[in-house]
Amino acid sequence: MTSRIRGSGYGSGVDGPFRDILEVWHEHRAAVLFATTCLLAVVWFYLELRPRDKIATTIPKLDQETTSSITGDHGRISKEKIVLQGEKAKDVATGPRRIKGELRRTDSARKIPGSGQERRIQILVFYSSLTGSTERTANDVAEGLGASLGDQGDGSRGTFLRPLVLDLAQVDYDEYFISTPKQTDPNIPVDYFYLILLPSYNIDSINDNLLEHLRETHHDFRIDTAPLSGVLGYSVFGFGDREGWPSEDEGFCFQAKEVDKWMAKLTGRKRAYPLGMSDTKRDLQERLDEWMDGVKDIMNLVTRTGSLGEGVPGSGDAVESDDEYASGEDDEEVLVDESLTAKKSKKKEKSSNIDDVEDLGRIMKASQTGSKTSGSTPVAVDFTTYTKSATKKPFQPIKEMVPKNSPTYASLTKQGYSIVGSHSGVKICRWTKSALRGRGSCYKFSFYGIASHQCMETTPSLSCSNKCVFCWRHGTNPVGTTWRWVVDPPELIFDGVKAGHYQKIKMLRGVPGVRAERFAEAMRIRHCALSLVGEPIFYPHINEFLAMLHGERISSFLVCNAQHPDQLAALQAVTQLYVSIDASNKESLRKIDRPLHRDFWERFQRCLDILREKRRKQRTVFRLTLVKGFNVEDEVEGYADLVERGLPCFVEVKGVTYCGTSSSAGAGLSMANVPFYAEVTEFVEALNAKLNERGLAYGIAAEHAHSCCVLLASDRFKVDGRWHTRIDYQRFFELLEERGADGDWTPEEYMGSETPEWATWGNGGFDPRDTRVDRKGRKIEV
Ligand SMILES: Cc1cc2nc3c(=O)[nH]c(=O)nc-3n(C[C@H](O)[C@H](O)[C@H](O)COP(=O)(O)O)c2cc1C
Ligand code: SF4
Repeated sequence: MTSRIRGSGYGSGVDGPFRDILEVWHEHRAAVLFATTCLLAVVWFYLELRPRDKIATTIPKLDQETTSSITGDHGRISKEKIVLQGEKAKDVATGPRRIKGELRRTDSARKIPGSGQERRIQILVFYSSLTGSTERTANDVAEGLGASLGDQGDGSRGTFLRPLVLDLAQVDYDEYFISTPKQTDPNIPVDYFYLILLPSYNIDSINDNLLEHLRETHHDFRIDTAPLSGVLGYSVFGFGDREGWPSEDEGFCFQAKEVDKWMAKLTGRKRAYPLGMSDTKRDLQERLDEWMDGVKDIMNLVTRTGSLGEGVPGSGDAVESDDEYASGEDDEEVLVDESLTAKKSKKKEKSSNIDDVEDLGRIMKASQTGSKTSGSTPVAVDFTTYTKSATKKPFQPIKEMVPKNSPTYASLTKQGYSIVGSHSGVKICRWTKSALRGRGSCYKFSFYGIASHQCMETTPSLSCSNKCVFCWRHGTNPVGTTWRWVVDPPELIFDGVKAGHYQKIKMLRGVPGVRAERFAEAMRIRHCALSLVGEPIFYPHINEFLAMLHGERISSFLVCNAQHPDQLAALQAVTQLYVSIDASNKESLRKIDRPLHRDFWERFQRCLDILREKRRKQRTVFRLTLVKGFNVEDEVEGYADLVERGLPCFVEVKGVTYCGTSSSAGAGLSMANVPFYAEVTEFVEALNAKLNERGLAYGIAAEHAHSCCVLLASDRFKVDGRWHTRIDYQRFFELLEERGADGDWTPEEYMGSETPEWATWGNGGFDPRDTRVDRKGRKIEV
């Protein structure tokens, strides 16, 4: 072996110690190579498999000179010379641009309330751009934010570092999208706020890389699922072109939507403000201003409170008074602390026995096999019969209807109500949330043009004189035949319900799918549905309350239960006046409404007569809620009698929606009592035929199949053979101002535009501009 080395190979011509080394090497080279390979493999495995978020990128400190050059030009990172400590100047104009330096510091750092620590906020404005327009906008956004947030107006200047603009084509994703940027000065911690401005491209672009990176990061088992949860918050704004991509389904702003979704996951749902979307050819400035205003509000909130504000608990699964879905229709991604939600829903299950919509099948089965309670319909208790003992009672101070420490208060707030004063409430209905997400408004939009995200649902009286079987109050609300509680002033209620409503809207800010445009619109209440639990005309100052609504140009729909004729007669103008017609005859009404008044049928009929008179001056509506087995079968003739008596402008017919509450179950109600839409339409057709037989000029005007609701209208609202069920709200307020709250005018005087084609009978009633989804958030083809 040695001679072979010597003769020909490595050792030839070499002498001395070097030759010995070569010989040793030759003899053991296999072993050495094996050992080296193993070592390299170990190093490789270590580098590859250790958690990537721990791969800290060391950020060298910059000289003061460098710092200012970075933040000049509104913080734009560009071709400046960066001087690293102890290094010579390097030109970083070529290659990916990275922030490698300390962020500019102002002298007046402040403590964020609650944190107890001096903190700064660094807004990072990321953008991508192929043709340059988004880049310009990103610079404008940074400049605008820098100018307005630099001065908080309360001496707190300095909380915000000047915003930085970062090109997504240049930044290192690992530095910003695997973990939050590293802190440069441990003494003054910085919170990062990400704004991402993104045009959409249906061709290959840098956006695809970003999306791929976000997706991979989320799915990478080595990385925490929410590695960006350290950011203060984020918001995305999209740029698109409706000429080429008319709707979201067709790709309008699709990449901004995607980025928004992934960022929610990576940040642990820190969507601070809803996704904004603009059509660069039509409404860019308007949408951008709206979004910027929202972002600035959030920043101000952060400086005031140190947090992004409240999340959605308590506002999400609200239901409308006459549409009591116990719905949880969010898709997988919601801005709620899951642990809280889980606890909450467990508690909810335990305490109120509310069944989820997902459990409808189970309820259905239970109801079919016959539950203990089914069939038992408790007889109404007439408290007016038992007045004797009341006279014997010693004097008692007047009580509050819903005191703060009462179980009723606890129960109502748990159901998502905000209690205002001692007897009023406000709640966000599910349609408000749906409209905010572009998933459709309630039937009142289809029929009357009310946008659900601008609608406030409230009542100035949580008390009622009925105990309807389909009421979702879970038997907790106070009942009574007369007002016997402390009366809150109307100003207190008006201010309180508005504040409560806006607060709940704000809590929906981070809900996935909420559109910045609609969110901004929602911050102006345009309509008030006085149809929550209770009886609004029970409140002694209802007219003053209405005047306040109208004074702020908020239209009013008031629903009463036809049990308070005196109050109904004294009621001043509302935009649309409803009575609930829950049955067509006395026995049926007793069973379904379980009224407290002994003379409930007489009261009911008097209310119809009052409505007949009022129809000359204002829009009147009968609202029928169909409950199979209670008020549908063989009652068409009876309802026709009532319509003939009251001659309402409109008849809204709606199938009951089962809420699975213990009170409704106790009343013998089950899923079997919920009519199918086909049954509702069959009923409406029969009623319409009956009315026409009697020579009453009504027709089926519109429908909203989505909520099982159909509208019959008087021919007064038909112009040239076309239905005009919508309302001219502007004209309504003018009439009020011109002629006063008791003034004489006719419903025709504020009749609005033609009912849109899609809302008319036979067309389903779903606004084609919205996206219809099922309860899991999956798209439904209309
Ligand atoms: C090739 C191309 C593809 C586009 N694809 C979409 C698209 O799928 N959806 C959309 O809403 N807009 C689309 N747009 C419109 C751009 O997003 C929009 O014009 C944007 O403002 C361009 O921004 P920029 O100038 O910063 O690159 C596209 C534009 C181009 C030129
Ligand atoms: S009218 Fe208002 S409160 Fe009623 S369902 Fe529609 S949006 Fe909700």
